[in-house]
Amino acid sequence: MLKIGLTGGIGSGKTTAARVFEMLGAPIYFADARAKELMHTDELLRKKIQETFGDQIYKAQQLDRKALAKIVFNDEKALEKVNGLVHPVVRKDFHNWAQQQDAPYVIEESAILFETGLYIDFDYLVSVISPMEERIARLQERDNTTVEKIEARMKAQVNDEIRKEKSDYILKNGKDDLLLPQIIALDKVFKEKV
Ligand SMILES: CC(C)(COP(=O)(O)OP(=O)(O)OC[C@H]1O[C@@H](n2cnc3c(N)ncnc32)[C@H](O)[C@@H]1O)[C@@H](O)C(=O)NCCC(=O)NCCS
Ligand SMILES: Nc1ncnc2c1ncn2[C@@H]1O[C@H](COP(=O)(O)OP(=O)(O)OP(=O)(O)O)[C@@H](O)[C@H]1O
Repeated sequence: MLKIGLTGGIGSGKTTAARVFEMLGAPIYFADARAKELMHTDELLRKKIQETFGDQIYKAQQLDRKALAKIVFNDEKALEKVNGLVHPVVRKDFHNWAQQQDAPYVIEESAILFETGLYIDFDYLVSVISPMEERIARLQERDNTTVEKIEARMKAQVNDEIRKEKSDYILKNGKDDLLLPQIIALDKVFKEKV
């Protein structure tokens, strides 16, 4: 079974692309979403996050995501710490999940593969690329957030030039591009490789 890493900068449309692969039958591991879950359900991880960022980072048993985002996207060292706690747990969880799948290929959708060296875990890497202005406009609409907050996250991610260099395949997701035919073609490529 092939393991595919599907990534893209914030707001590029990687979750949207992953949903299309899912419609074609590919099992998808949504790493951001699963990380959120594990930060609640994995007792040891939770304890380590509390030890590192203080007990108040969980309020009424819920992670204060806004507070944590404010810390980690404004302080590189803090981001490294949270990544160092969360990512090993997600890696293990992904491999357990992948073993249970029965399909020609599985996909991990994750915002950060190149930033953390995770890309070595995959047979092929796919990046979703969209124009910066469109990403910002989509995020402002989706999250009702500020350009400043979006840019703080972008700074924690590699730029599209590096993504293009390191990826095996690119999915273009600008307003004049059609994702569906690109994904149907890529699904065929992966199935032929098995
Ligand atoms: C800081 C947190 C609480 C903010 O939560 P929030 O609900 O606002 O964002 P969410 O998790 O949905 O992520 C939204 C987007 O932010 C960006 N982002 C999230 N984590 C990171 C990171 N570690 N590095 C760079 N960008 C990131 C991505 O583009 C992602 O798609 C959360 O992102 C977090 O815990 N991040 C660290 C753990 C992690 O790396 N998770 C994701 C990959 S496994
Ligand atoms: N081609 C497109 N045209 C218009 N809107 C789009 C397009 N692709 C994605 N969107 C919208 O843009 C927003 C961001 O897309 P999506 O959530 O898939 O991105 P993402 O890369 O997973 O973002 P994040 O890094 O925040 O998780 C969503 O509201 C989505 O519906």
